[in-house]
Amino acid sequence: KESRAMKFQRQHMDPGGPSNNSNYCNQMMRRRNMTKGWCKRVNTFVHEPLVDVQAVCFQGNITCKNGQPNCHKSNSSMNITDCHETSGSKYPNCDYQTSHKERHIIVACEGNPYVPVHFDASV
Ligand SMILES: Nc1ncnc2c1ncn2[C@@H]1O[C@H](C(=O)NS(=O)(=O)C[C@H]2[C@@H](O)[C@H](n3ccc(=O)[nH]c3=O)O[C@@H]2CO)[C@@H](O)[C@H]1O
Repeated sequence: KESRAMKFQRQHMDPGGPSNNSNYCNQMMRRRNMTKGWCKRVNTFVHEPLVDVQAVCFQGNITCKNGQPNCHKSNSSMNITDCHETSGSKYPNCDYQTSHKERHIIVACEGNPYVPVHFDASV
């Protein structure tokens, strides 16, 4: 069974990117298995080294959207790509808009080792 830490990496880590091709999200959402059964509506990929994203767990502690106290906001802004499902997207042909941004990320962390398990938002 996939751990929550590994699920976070599958869904949100792409250190190799960013690529400015407008098809990035259509390709990556499929490749990382987020278009099976339904089209995941929103997903962010982070284009920073894994160690830098794992370090966010030890940065600014803030309350998560769901009220849990285990979210952390990155000290510095990071290279990210937001994928948003388009209005014309129809499963199984999931279609996404690709937007490349520089934002602080907010992740939820859990476990021992204390690592990212959920992407909460970017600001
Ligand atoms: N505090 C916590 N501590 C520990 N675990 C916590 C905590 N909170 C949730 N989980 C868990 O995480 C799991 C999960 O998949 N949550 S999810 O809200 O659906 C993820 C959102 C995110 O993937 C994506 N999104 C969203 C915005 C954006 O900018 N970028 C972007 O990518 O959209 C999704 C829906 O919003 C679930 O098992 C839940 O129990």
